[in-house]
Amino acid sequence: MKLAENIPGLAAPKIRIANLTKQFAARGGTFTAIDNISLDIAPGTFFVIVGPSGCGKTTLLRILAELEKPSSGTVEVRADRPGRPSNSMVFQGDSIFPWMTVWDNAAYGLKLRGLPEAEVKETVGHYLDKTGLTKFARHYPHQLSGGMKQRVSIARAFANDPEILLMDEPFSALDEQNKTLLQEEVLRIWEADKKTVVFITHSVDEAVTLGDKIMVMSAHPGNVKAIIDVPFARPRNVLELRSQPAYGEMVYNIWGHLREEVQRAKAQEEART
Ligand SMILES: Nc1ncnc2c1ncn2[C@@H]1O[C@H](COP(=O)(O)OP(=O)(O)OP(=O)(O)O)[C@@H](O)[C@H]1O
Repeated sequence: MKLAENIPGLAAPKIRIANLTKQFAARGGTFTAIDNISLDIAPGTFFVIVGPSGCGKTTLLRILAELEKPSSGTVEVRADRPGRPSNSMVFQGDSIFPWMTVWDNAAYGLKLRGLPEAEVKETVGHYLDKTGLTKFARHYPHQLSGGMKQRVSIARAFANDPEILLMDEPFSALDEQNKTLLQEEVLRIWEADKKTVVFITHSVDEAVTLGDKIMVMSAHPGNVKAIIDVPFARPRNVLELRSQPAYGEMVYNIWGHLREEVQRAKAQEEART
């Protein structure tokens, strides 16, 4: 995927989605999961997507990851440095190789690209340190808790140094304490290298805590209901941020956009059953 010609004088977006529609074959016809979305995401944005269940969030992310093809329209990611992977993805639950150590999991993408051993060592060492995994470098996934496995996944994704980072509900299976710790860690790592991130969550709190921009999607067929700027300064401290009245107002505001769509999705589901 290459981004179209830059328009002189305008900052080029990192991601450009134009008239994107995705349909799946369904009994007796087609099912429209994404309906004509157009959207630019600026470089270095932490872009969060929230929306009711089934509105097409994962489908959109899978198209960005080149795991699905659009039915029509285009998705372009601007490549800034040749040789880097276009994207890395972090999923909910286990997405690391069970037969590899923590170190080998984190080093996987770099080794695949044939980077010099010293560079692999330095990069992997850096991200294992940032995710608190240095002591566990020789452990295997079965020896780790769920939170630690997600840390490995995050270390691997950042170490891989992709053009964009795609995260699909990476913390949803974790308990509240682990979730907060990992949100803080991701913020710390992200604030240091400001990679463009597209992050899906069901949690409005998580969206406001992490995001620069929050896109609320409409219920099926998936479209853009609203895009909201999150004005909080960085670096952010998760607990401090959540104690501010402005934070509560923001969460309330996002819920205002989301509530109707969640109700619509629920009605659609009930009509189907
Ligand atoms: N491969 C597929 N074939 C047919 N339908 C699909 C396929 N993948 C997704 N869908 C449908 O497209 C719609 C959007 O799915 P998607 O997983 O993108 O939603 P979502 O917003 O991520 O949902 P959730 O929040 O529940 O994870 C759903 O109705 C789903 O059943």
